[in-house]
Amino acid sequence: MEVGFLGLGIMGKAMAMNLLRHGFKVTVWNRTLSKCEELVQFGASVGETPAAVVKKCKYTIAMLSDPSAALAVVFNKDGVLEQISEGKGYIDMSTVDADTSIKINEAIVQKGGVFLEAPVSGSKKPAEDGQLVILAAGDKTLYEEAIPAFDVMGKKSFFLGQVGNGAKMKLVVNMIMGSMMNAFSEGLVLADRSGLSQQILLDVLDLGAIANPMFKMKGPAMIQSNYSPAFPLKHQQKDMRLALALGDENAVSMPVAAAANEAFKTARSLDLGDLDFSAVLEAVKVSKNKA
Ligand SMILES: NC(=O)C1=CN([C@@H]2O[C@H](COP(=O)(O)OP(=O)(O)OC[C@H]3O[C@@H](n4cnc5c(N)ncnc54)[C@H](OP(=O)(O)O)[C@@H]3O)[C@@H](O)[C@H]2O)C=CC1
Ligand SMILES: O=CC(=O)O
Repeated sequence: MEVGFLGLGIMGKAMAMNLLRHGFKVTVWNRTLSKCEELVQFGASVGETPAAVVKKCKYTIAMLSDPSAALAVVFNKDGVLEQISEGKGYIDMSTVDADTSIKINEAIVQKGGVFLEAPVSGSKKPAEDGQLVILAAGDKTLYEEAIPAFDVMGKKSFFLGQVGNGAKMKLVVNMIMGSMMNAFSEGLVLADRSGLSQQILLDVLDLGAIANPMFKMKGPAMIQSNYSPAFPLKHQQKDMRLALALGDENAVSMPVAAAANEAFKTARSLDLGDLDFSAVLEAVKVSKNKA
């Protein structure tokens, strides 16, 4: 199966690499074209523009930072829209809001193509290990055709119906994750300032009812102030912002998520946006400094 892949950031690079490892023919494009070189060493071809990739491939996957990037790659000059046509499918796996997905879907369909949104749950390591959870919605036939690729990139795929439902599910999940990360950070600071061992706190948490892979994986690095990026904080804050907008639309009050969003914003203002989202711990530390 020949696929195009647009966007070789932390996630896209790992996902495209998995496709290559499993025998897919992959043509890649990235805004910073030099990032394609590593994939070329593993057998990828390079398209000079998103349009060139779509022209060459029946299916094209995108994994881009945010709504403005997702829209730019489709609508800008040399974008996806210039070459999408009947018989071609476009699958956007970026985390965006439902409105962005709907706009992209309408434009693709108008040109005769088909569209699937398929954001993923799971970070750098699950992407490398092909263990993502895929939250697809849109064209059902395209979903079924994409299953061989999804099976390589993920451990489970859900089909959630009409375009927008995948984006919404992803935002709900990440709203919960961002809120949990804030509570966890406050707990680490509270333990430390109360004279308790943070490592023992991690051990206690891991043995109880709120044990979870995120605390287990991120906790030890956090207590060493190591925030090497797996999921960049700027993207988690984008997800909180988009989830809060979804809450607005549906009149759902989310004070916990709103407070977490403020902490992520504070972290961004401290220039921590490119670090892992667990670096919100540094913002929590600052806000809890004694007068
Ligand atoms: N990292 C994670 O753990 C997870 C991330 N996600 C989501 O996946 C998506 C990608 O995340 P991740 O790989 O971590 O992000 P990165 O920041 O590592 O990569 C972002 C990618 O988007 C490209 N990009 C940004 N702006 C534009 C633009 N205007 N036009 C074209 N390309 C652009 C970048 O290109 P360039 O290299 O030129 O900057 C890069 O390829 C995001 O939506 C994120 O929320 C979902 C699950 C987990
Ligand atoms: O979107 C981030 C993730 O870990 O999932």
